[in-house]
Amino acid sequence: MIEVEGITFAYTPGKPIFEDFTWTAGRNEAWVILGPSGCGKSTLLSLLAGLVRPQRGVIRVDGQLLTRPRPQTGLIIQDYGLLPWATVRENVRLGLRIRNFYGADGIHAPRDYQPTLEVEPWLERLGLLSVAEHFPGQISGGQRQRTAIARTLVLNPDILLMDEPFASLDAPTRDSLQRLVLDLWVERGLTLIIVTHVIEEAALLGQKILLLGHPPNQTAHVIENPDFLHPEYRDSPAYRDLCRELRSRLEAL
Ligand SMILES: Nc1ncnc2c1ncn2[C@@H]1O[C@H](COP(=O)(O)OP(=O)(O)OP(=O)(O)O)[C@@H](O)[C@H]1O
Repeated sequence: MIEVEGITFAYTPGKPIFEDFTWTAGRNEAWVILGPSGCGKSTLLSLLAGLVRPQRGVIRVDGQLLTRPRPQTGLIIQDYGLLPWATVRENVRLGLRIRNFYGADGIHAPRDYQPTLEVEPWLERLGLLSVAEHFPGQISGGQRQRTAIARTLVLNPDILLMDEPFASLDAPTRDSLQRLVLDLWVERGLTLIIVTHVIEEAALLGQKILLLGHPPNQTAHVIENPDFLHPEYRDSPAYRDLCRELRSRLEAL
């Protein structure tokens, strides 16, 4: 459970991106944060990741005050953040190596952390075994994104935050990765929060959709999308109606 309680956050004094903003995401829910460029989507993700702190108000995760990044939260940033000089396998192993270095101290790794977590099954699950010895510059955008996902899931996160994860992918690659992320959400019981500015993507991936508008954001506008996993959903009138509704709600914000 993620509780955002009355937060105010500004990069520049007097120009808040969020002002007395309250929002709650339940455990195992799949959320999309949708809004136009510059509305504060990435900022909210950074706040949820504990990378920046609000000037007022608090964020709690499972009842614990969020004061720094927590090891159980996985964050996949735009452009994947892979090390260009490390192979796919080394990139996927990276988080584990860092965790093993610090040990199960409850800060860098959860106290019940198992240092034997496996890299190879994730390389296989994400279709990366054949490129495991390649460097990021030698693989496709979809494979780079899969590597970033594998690197995060190896650490067994309970919350997965993704910033525009499908933005630079071609349509078939995007479709298959969207399906993969939803499968992993179901399999792993993750709380999933995906940032996008694409209305159609929000309607396909969001069990719940948080709409942000031009700052300051003061109210959490939430739209429920309970049928989003239905196999026929993409071709249904409900999907088209939701896209229309999202478009007009965004224009009104
Ligand atoms: N580190 C920073 N310092 C100052 N201003 C920032 C910083 N990061 C973002 N901003 C500003 O804060 C506002 C919100 O930015 P943010 O990146 O959260 O928006 P966004 O909705 O994710 O946009 P996009 O879809 O273009 O990525 C923008 O006006 C941006 O210019």
